[in-house]
Amino acid sequence: MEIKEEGASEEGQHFLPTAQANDTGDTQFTSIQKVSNEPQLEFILACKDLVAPVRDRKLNTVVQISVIHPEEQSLIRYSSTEIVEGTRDPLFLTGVTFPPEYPIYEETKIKLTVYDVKDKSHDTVRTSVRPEHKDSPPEVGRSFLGHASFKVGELLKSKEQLLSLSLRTSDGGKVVGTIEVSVVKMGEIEDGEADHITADVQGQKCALVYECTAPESVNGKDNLPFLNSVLKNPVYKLYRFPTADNKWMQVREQMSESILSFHIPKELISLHIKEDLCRTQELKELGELSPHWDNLRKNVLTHCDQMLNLYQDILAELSKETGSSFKSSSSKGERTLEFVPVNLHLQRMHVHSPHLKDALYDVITVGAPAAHFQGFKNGGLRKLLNKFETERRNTGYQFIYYSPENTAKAKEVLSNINQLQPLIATHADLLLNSASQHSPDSLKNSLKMLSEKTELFVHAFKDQLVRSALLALYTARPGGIFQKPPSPKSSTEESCPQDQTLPMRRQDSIPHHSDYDEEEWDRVWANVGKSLNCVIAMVDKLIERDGDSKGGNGSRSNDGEKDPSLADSSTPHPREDWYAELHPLILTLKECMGEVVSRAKQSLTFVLLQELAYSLPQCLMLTLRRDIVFSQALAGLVCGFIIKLHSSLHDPDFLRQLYTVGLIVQYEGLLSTYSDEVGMLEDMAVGISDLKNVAFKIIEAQSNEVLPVVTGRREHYVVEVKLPATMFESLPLQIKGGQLLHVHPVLFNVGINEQQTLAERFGDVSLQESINQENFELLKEYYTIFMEKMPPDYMSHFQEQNDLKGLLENLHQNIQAKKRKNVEIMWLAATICRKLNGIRFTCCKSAKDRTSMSVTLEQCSILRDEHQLQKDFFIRALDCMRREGCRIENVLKNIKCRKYAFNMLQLMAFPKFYRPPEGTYGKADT
Ligand SMILES: O=P(O)(O)O[C@H]1[C@H](O)[C@@H](O)[C@H](O)[C@H](O)[C@@H]1OP(=O)(O)O
Repeated sequence: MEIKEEGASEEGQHFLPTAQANDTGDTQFTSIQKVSNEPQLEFILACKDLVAPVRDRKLNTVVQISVIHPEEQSLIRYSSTEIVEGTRDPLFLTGVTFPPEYPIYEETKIKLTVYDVKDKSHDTVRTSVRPEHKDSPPEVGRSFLGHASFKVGELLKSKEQLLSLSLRTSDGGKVVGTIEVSVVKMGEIEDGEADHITADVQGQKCALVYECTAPESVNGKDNLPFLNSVLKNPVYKLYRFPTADNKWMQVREQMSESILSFHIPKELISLHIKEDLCRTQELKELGELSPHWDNLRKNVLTHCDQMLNLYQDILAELSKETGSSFKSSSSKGERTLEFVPVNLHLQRMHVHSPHLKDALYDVITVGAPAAHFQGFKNGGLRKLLNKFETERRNTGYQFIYYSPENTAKAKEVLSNINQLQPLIATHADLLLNSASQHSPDSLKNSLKMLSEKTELFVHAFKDQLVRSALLALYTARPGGIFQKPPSPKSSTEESCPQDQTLPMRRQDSIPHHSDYDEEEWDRVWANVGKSLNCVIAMVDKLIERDGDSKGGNGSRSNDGEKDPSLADSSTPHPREDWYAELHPLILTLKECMGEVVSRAKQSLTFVLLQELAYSLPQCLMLTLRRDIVFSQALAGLVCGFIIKLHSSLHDPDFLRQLYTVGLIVQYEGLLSTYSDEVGMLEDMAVGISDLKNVAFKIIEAQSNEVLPVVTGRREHYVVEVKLPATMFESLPLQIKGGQLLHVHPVLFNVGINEQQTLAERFGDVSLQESINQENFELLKEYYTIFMEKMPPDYMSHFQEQNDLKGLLENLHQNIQAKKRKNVEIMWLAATICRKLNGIRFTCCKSAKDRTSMSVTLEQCSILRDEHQLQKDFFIRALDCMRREGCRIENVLKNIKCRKYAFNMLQLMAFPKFYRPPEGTYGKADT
């Protein structure tokens, strides 16, 4: 019989992909009844009375679980337990779980093989697809003890769903002990049901009571289809651990990829292409420029075209990757995948423990957002942007220096113009439509909308920047040519622009430089307001007259006297042509607006030309780098947001927090401040900080397509998250009404590896120190808003439960203390984030090795602090998770090798609890 390694396929996938699983056409086999989206079968194992091959030898046992699919003869190596040392009655903490899509039937056979491990350091977990045959060489570092097999149906139909099987030697003769298999149903054992198990745990007999509280839905199971549309290829692992009061808690780890890894970058690149096409068009429409500026513009346009081509090529390449949901660590430096985050996963721990509610703990694990293809020779974004800005500020090259805030403002005003102008035009047309229908109510409504939008429009230009940009552009025209509009009447005159022969016909005179009239701009945009006032006055007049002609009692002031100003309206009018009255005024309004738009657009585009023209092509390369890093960060954020929304949708306090304060998003960085990782950290810090420019909006899905849509532009993004109608309906009005939901990203970094030792001894840790200090201030700000904005009834209960103030002080002290490899910072920041209902992220270069150490440590620390994990079991739990848990599968799928890429030297530099168990690390091709 052939033995294959489950999960070591070419793609490094752990399980059969869904389509393949459903495609086996095995309808003749009996499916397992299951709760939808829950694992199909979960069981735990224990052995009794094992016979050692050599008398008096203490056994160190491990069970290898293999699967024989009913229609195949090959044995698929599926999973392993941890190694239990020094006992003949091992009770394994690592269980077995078959995820929802796994092709398992009642006819599927499971084979359990028990080994005695002689040398843990050599008991290496398998590293490659290696079909084995009957006469395969013996396993390195372990010797075979016995095996047993059963059919899944037998286990499910057995009394109490427990099988006690004899373990036999390979020839099937001698019995060498028994193995117990018992089904676990997380959350399905009713309160009070108890199963007393006596176990010899680490040499001490201890009575473990198997008791679970009533199930509590932590998954919001009805929302699962929505979540499953973004999560893919889940890996599940199951454990049981003893609590301080000798009961079992059950722990399920889940790790899933996300389709958003590719979807968000594609959305974002499309948006950048749209924005850049629009910008190049605006540059072309900038009008005549002096030769110096014209050359610069040509140069900018050439470079912008090259960049556009690059973005289009990358988008085309990404579009070929339909259905992809994972970029491996080994593809970090691939140019076409640069916008895609490295190794992005949801890492979830579901805990079902006695007397406590079920709890879910989620961390998004992802490689630090960084531009690997561009490299780090010159540092990362934080340094590069600072350097670029300083050089730009100090150069005498420009007429006016525009700060990054000002260029951001220019982009904002341009974008507002582009949105508002068509909107106003539409409302103006609607007003005319109402006029032609002679409908007073609809006329009033249309006027209200038109006034609101026009006021916003006028407001958008009340900025010194437009004024100074106009002057700058004036000087850049050939010979200072400035196309001067006819002088509109002074703002004190209240007559309507319709009487002024507006819109302005441009004068042909070419004024001298000194002719530049700074107040002209004020008059031009004030004309928009004036035209609107004329429209309002006319609408009032028409409605008034209409009332008169119907009621025939003229226009009266409050005291019943006739209003002299409207004396002419006292005579009844025949039914008027409202459209004819309003049409010229609307035309004037549109034309006045057109004038403002063309001037403002040109001047602000000129601001952006100056930004682009300086230091081409560095400027565009910096934009590209920032886009790449941001795209990776955004993909992770959207994934984290959707998962958080899904798991907290039924929590009204969370929803209230979401629309009143927004969400804290906390990143734990494990990068060192030495060599290339300095650049990565500099990229990451900017990428994460840029996430503050993202807001979410929840909308109702109109079809089965629920993937999020990214709208907006650079520095101002809105991600529309679609929810199915039933879920959408249950949301608070504010969220349903489209209120923007904000995020508050914070990053704390603590380097832990041997490179960090070098940085601390011979290098510089100031980058890490300043990032931590700056982000502490941001976290404190969020906490203050949270305390102010959340309702008092909620806060009193919240404060009782959480000593957040104390935790923040503690975090601050730790940051100030400047202790080496102070991992306490990470624990405190993560705890604060969890207590604040935030979204957690853990990142290192690849999110594979150091990240795996950190998330498993976090999981076990939570079990200890929140779920009373028995103290003596802390390290065992940690080792179980690292040896056989989801994270070793993560390593496998990244580098096709089940070994954390650490050597002894590196491990010696790690803080104690970050070191994986023997046999799980070593040289690996990463
Ligand atoms: O997941 P990481 O911790 O970034 O992986 C590192 C690992 O920590 C280090 O020991 C090893 O030498 C490699 O550099 C790993 O990075 P890769 O990006 O090459 O997986």
